[in-house]
This record gives sequence, C-alpha cells and structure tokens, in this order.
Amino acid sequence: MLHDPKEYPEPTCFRPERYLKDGKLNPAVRSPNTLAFGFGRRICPGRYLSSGSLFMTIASILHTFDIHEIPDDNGKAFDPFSSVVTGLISTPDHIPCKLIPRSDVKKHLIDNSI
Ligand code: HEM
Repeated sequence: MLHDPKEYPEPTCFRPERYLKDGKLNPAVRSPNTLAFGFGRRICPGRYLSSGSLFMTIASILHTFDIHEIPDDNGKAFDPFSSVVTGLISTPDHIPCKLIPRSDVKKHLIDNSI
C-alpha cells in the first residue's frame, strides 16, 4: 500500500518533499503513519515507541553532525539504492558518508556521551 503509485507517484524514489505543499505538510497526501504500523485491532502497539525513538535519534544526529556524502571513484554522487539488502525492511547495503561534529561544543557533547 505504501508503494501504491496512485498515492505516491514513483514510490521507490526518495522524495520527502512529496509530503509538502508551500513548505507545509500537504494533507492531501496520505501520511505513511496511517499504514506503516498496520491498522484496526492488530495495529502495532510499539508505534509510539518507534516514532519517538526515531525522532530522537534523527534529531540528535542532525543536531550534532554535518553529514557529507563521499562521491564514488569517478566523482559521481553515490546512489544508495544501487545495492539494496532486501528483507523485512529493505536497506541500502552501505552509504559512504562523513559525519563531522557541527562545532567544538557539539564535539565535546559527543565525546562526553560515549
Ligand atoms: C518502525 C518500527 C515498527 C514498525 C514499522 C512496525 C510495524 C508493525 C506492523 C505493520 C504490525 C502488524 C499490524 C497488523 O497486523 O495489522 C506490527 C505489529 C506488532 N508490533 Fe510493530 N512495528 C514497529 C515497531 C515495534 C516495536 C518497537 C514494538 C514493541 C516494543 C512492536 C510490537 C508489535 C507487536 C507486539 C505487534 C503485534 C500486534 C498484534 O498482532 O496484536 N512493534 N508492527
């Protein structure tokens, strides 16, 4: 259902802006939240834990690191979907990138949290 091209044109393309209109969430595009965790009586009881954990993890990474892509040997941008590991959840095999602390303060924060 999350790959329905009527709901999500070119569903396999990473295009987060598909959910936006004029810089705001577009209510006309179905939120994946209404499907990703199932629905009805068997809806996932871990959905709030998962959403909260993912939000905190992603926000913490973006707060502390600048993320730079590492181009391939020919200088071209790496295509993360060129080698995908399939399974219950498909993931890129690897994503070559550099994570640089955004400032000395952030570096200190990272050093003290390990
Ligand atoms: C991103 C993370 C997660 C996703 C995408 C996800 C998705 C799902 C989906 C699609 C179902 C099936 C719903 C159905 O049968 O209609 C499900 C069921 C379930 N999930 Fe999750 N889940 C996630 C994380 C978690 C976590 C963290 C927990 C526990 C802490 C959890 C516990 C369960 C349980 C116990 C069921 C079975 C519910 C039942 O059959 O009554 N899930 N989940």
